[in-house]
Amino acid sequence: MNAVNLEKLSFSWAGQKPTLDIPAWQVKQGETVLLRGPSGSGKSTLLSLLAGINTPEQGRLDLFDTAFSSLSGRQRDRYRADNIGYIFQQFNLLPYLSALDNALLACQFSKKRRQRLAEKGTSAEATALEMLKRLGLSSEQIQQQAHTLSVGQQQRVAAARALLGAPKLLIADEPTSALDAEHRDTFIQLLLELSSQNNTTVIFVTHDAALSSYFDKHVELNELNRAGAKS
Ligand SMILES: Nc1ncnc2c1ncn2[C@@H]1O[C@H](COP(=O)(O)OP(=O)(O)OP(=O)(O)O)[C@@H](O)[C@H]1O
Repeated sequence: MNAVNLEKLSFSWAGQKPTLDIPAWQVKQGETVLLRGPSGSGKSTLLSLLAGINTPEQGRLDLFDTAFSSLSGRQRDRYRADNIGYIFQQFNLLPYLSALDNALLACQFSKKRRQRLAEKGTSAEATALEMLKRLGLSSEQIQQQAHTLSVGQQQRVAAARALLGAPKLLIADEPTSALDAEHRDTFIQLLLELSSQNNTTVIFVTHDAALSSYFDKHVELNELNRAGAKS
């Protein structure tokens, strides 16, 4: 099954020439894809369409067996909460919540995520604790407010939050840009290991060529995107 299917998709920001004009693109379920492209080429814009934060102007966007671009705004929000994990460049943690409570946020908004964990005989809290420990946070750090953690620790909390409850799709927008090479490699290996345990499809944006070897596929956005190729 395809995790992502785009057909004749276009998108323009208000008052600008088109940012995206993609004739076709598919990502298979369970694949890990590295998405690259120059600054301003539309990578974050494409991720915002995949996450349903913005909608295509024209064309088709399917996620798994759902015609995502035909859903209402409310249905897209529901689908995202249940099925999509998103790691932002700036992590977007709530600073005064503990690491654990931040990790639990995605499950609080999704009964489906909690159900998936219940089916495995576990709870959101037990899984979050286990994941944060595996990601290298100590018991003390897990209870600390997010703003008191280092950038690398905050990034691991963001990863746990995105992956908790086995989303079908993980979208990551340059989550390693603040890390040194050693932490970056450890982080990416764990992220991909945790994703593969649930057969989560991964779409990961980075400028960092050193990360290429970790992914099944590499995609240059300008090769997909006719709007980018013209400019
Ligand atoms: N919220 C927004 N409102 C208006 N225009 C935007 C918005 N976000 C991005 N753009 C425009 O869309 C184009 C593509 O930007 P985008 O952030 O998607 O590129 P990118 O490839 O992710 O860049 P970078 O690698 O620098 O993060 C740019 O011309 C940018 O100005």
